[in-house]
Amino acid sequence: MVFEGAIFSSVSFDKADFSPKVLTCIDQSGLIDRIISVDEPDYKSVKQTAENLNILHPIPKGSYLLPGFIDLHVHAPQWPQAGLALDKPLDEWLQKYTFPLEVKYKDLNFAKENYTGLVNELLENGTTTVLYFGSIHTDANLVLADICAEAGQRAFIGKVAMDNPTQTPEYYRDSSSKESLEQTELFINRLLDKQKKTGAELTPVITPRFVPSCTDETLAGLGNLAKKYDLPIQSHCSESIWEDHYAIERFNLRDTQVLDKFHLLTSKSIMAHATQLNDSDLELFKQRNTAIAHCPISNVYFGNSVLPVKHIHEKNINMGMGTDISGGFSPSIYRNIQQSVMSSQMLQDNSHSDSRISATNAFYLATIGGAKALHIKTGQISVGYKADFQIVTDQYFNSMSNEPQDVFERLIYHTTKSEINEVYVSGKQVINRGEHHGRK
Ligand SMILES: O=c1[nH]c(=O)c2nc[nH]c2[nH]1
Repeated sequence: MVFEGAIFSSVSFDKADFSPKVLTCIDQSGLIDRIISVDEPDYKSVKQTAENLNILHPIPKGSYLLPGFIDLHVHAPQWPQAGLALDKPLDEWLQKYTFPLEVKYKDLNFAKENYTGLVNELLENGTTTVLYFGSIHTDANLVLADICAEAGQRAFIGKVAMDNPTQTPEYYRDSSSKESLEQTELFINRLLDKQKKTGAELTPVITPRFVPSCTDETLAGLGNLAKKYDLPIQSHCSESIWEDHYAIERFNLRDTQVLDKFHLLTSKSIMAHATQLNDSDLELFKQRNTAIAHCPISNVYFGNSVLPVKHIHEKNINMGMGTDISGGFSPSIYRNIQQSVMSSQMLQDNSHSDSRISATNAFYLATIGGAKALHIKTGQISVGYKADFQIVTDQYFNSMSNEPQDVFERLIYHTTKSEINEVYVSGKQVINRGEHHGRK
């Protein structure tokens, strides 16, 4: 496949590149093979060959090729309550709304119906790679994996481990630490097997829900499993004042130190929220090369403060973007990019200096930042990277300035799923909203 048209792609925290007209050539394995600009001598011949082979895909004027987004934090079973039930603080919200919903995934039909809706919704929003929390149910998590494989979405999936009887209800917890670890290992092996047999881009993830939900034995066992299988780890860290106080009361340590004590802060760890980290926590994140999933919408509800993205970036700690369905109500990474910029402006107005971030900075988190956190070669339109794309239409192309920076900001602030016409994962089309005509 050869795409002909304009590209926006992040190159660094402060810079997104614009190429007005290029050929983006994808090889058989779904990687970007070449990017040819109009002034290169073989532009015309490559285009002609692609046309003859019927593999030329012209991107209409007013539409743009962007990297697919990476969502670093989704609670898959919470999809049916996205936008509901955000009236309580985190600890009460979990008990009152969230655990009663998650337990329903024991029913695999319920799981299939809701996971199918979620995976399609995320793809339609331009999200090509997702780091999912499943539920405690091994079989339902495998249903999620099948749906992702079928839909063509790259998925990192964790069986949620939670067995602490003082913080989780009897109706929704692993019955013991032994059970929690055995089911986690079973899920890892089943998923690795599926991945081997089908070639689908599926990776198991070690997933302690968060420190309060797990016993010491489970935290320690999960640290060992992560090492044994060399796997990514996901959890929540210092998400709220309540969570931070809990760690101090139980361990006389900060939340970050507890995770580290159990070998859960590694270069393959991705910790959601992190709004309460202090400078010594950040130093530990840096030493361990642990990444943060920034969930700006959810943080408004549960985070008790705004993540200081600029400050953390300056400390050389990697961050990606997460919707946090359903602590965050929107499945759109665009909507979260917008919120991250808005929240950073408010942080500045609340006496932090130089905390504002730009759309360019947030776009970096949603693409390159996420890819780095997961150690995968995607998130940018560059040679050798996976061909994960979205083709997006600028609604105001006819009416306003088409300077690249203006178009870029319009795309970031105005794109909804109606403007995302096609989505590709590893060169394979996964969404096609039908014949689209570029400008409206
Ligand atoms: O936003 C959140 N959603 C959850 O499901 C959760 N569990 C622990 N901490 C959490 N935070």
